[in-house]
Amino acid sequence: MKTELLNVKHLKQHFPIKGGFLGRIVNHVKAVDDISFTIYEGETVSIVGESGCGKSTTGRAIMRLDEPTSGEIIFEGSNLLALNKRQMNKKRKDLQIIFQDPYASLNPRQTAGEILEEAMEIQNVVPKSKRRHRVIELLETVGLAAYQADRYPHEFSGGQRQRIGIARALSVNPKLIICDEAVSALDVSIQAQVLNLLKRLQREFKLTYLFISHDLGVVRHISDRIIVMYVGRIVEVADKTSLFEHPQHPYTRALLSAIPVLDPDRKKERIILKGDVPSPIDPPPGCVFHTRCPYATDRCKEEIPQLRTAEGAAGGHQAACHYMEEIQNGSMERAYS
Ligand SMILES: Nc1ncnc2c1ncn2[C@@H]1O[C@H](COP(=O)(O)OP(=O)(O)OP(=O)(O)O)[C@@H](O)[C@H]1O
Repeated sequence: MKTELLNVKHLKQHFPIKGGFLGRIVNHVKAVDDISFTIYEGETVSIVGESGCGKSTTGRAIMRLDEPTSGEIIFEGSNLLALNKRQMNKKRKDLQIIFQDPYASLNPRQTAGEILEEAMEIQNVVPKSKRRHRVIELLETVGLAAYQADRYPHEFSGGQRQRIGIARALSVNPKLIICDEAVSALDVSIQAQVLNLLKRLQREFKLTYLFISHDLGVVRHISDRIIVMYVGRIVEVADKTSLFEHPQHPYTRALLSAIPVLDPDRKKERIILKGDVPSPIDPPPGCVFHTRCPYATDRCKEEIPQLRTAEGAAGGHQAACHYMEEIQNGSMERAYS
């Protein structure tokens, strides 16, 4: 039986754009535009999509680092957006976030030990007398050594700094960790080590991850389920295998068709997208993807497709496309290829 940990309902994050002499609001960036999804305890859900599609905004909204425009963020049954500042700060013990650049989020004047002790102090999770012991334990848990507690961030490599970031998140015993491009700045071999560490920690501490990444290779390695975003909307959500083997949405199919296949006998679909990603200030009406979709019809220009399970698709595999069955069975003509 799966237990819901996080349920995001109709989340919108519209950032105002001010302009003119009086600094009035002249428009909005619809960074996230009505998205809903659920994360169950113990799983890793990834959000994937091109730069600017709203991945980081979603993570920041869940943490309330930015105040969402509307929607609900239900965590363990209570709506985070209804909490006052003090209640939300307390909740941050259960929800942690790790960023791409640990160097920017680690105080250069604090040693690794002080950074971890401070996190424990803020959330009051370990009595002062036991904090040093816990620091050593945490460093060893993430593959660092006890003596490194007295080193400063600049004395660590990029991968080691990310390990300190992970140790800091772990120090308060969270339930959900949001990893926002957490391995994107690392070399590929270091990336694999950090991903394996995250997997081990997940098993050991029963963690749930929301993994934000533009890199399909990383997402394939770490995820149980995947959410594909495009211009502020969710276009597809599925188990990893189902998504990679049977993508339903033409955008997902195009993303996957860009990854090289190692097996030379395997015939691969090739979808090259025309044009640029539209601006979230003025997203296209109807299906946001219609301006770049080789299958788009007049209906796509007007009617917003809702997420639904395609006929014959695995349970829980949903996509937002009017024509996914027709595309799947080859009866849709492409306007271009
Ligand atoms: N505070 C803000 N004010 C105005 N616009 C913002 C703000 N934060 C993000 N945006 C805009 O919202 C859109 C989504 O940004 P977001 O950072 O969520 O994208 P992303 O998918 O995480 O991409 P990337 O990996 O490039 O950050 C972008 O157009 C971005 O410029």
